[in-house]
Amino acid sequence: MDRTETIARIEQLRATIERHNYLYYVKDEPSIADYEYDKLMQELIRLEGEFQELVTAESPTQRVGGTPLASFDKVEHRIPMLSLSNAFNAQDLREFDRRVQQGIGTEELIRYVCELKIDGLAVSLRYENGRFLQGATRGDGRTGEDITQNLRTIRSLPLVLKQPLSIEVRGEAYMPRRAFERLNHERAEREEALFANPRNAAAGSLRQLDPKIAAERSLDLFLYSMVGDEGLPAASHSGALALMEELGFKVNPERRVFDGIEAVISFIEGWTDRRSELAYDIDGMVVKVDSFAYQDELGFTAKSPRWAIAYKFPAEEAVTVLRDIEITV
Ligand SMILES: CC(C)(CNC(=O)c1ccc(Oc2ccccc2)cc1)c1ccc2c(N)nc(N)nc2n1
Repeated sequence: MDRTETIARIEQLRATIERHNYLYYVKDEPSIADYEYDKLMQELIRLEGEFQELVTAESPTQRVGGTPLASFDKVEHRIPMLSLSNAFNAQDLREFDRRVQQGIGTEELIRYVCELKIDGLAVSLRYENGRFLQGATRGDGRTGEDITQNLRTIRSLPLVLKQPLSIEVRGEAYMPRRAFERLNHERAEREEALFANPRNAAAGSLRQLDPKIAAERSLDLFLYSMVGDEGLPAASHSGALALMEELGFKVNPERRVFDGIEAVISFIEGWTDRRSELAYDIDGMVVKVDSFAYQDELGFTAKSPRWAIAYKFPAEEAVTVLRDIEITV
């Protein structure tokens, strides 16, 4: 192949591989056998090796970045990462709903979005003209750590958006339960300290200074909020989530929209004993007023929005399985 043909082939391979990445890691719809995928990747690595000047940060071969960092830089969040006030029972949710209706001055049923609260690590991703630029931990809500290199290794994180937008999105990085169990099994074999739970394992993995280690930890990501100057044309939170999906972000599919807090309460009660069906840990549900107009009317307290609340599931009682103990009476 001459240079022009090679360039065309490189661009074709990048688009094909990114498409398969999107279907496999974002939509959980495998579209190609691993062997075929690896062949495409090997060809792209070989061709990029011949034309180094063509390699860009967006190429799928550049997910696992450079050399280990000495430390993480600090990042000032342009828009603070807020926290959520908590609800522990149905009554707390009804009181939240009443405060929302009073804040808006209506007796109408309020439309809420109900989302799983993933038990991971809050992160913020910044995109300029549709390209992933920087990712940071929440930190204290104003200042976090720059973990861009590690976040790039998460295959469901889009390096290029479907539209060239400059936006900031927030979400939860997490470790699926199976990956957590596999990681602890390997650590036990190496007689290394075990992680107590997937959340700690995800936090420990994202704080690795060497991106090659983060890349082996099978981390994943769900996005749940979009903030920033160039907000998408969406009048509601549920609309913004749908648009984020169209941009290529992985948004949790278990979200539901309800009119009135009673429907939210029943939905949450339905999930309380279904957590084990999920491939990841959740520690509750997040209930948000759907209308952006209502969110603007309600505003924020010093540290959290008045239009959202986190319902925390009761901590799963530490069920210690008494194995192989013969009880003779
Ligand atoms: C609602 C929000 C707090 C995100 N929103 C923000 O962080 C946020 C931040 C500034 C905003 O606007 C401001 C702009 C400038 C100044 C102050 C606020 C708006 C939203 C939040 C927090 C944690 C969540 C979680 N664990 N799971 C799910 N599913 N959703 C969650 N949602």
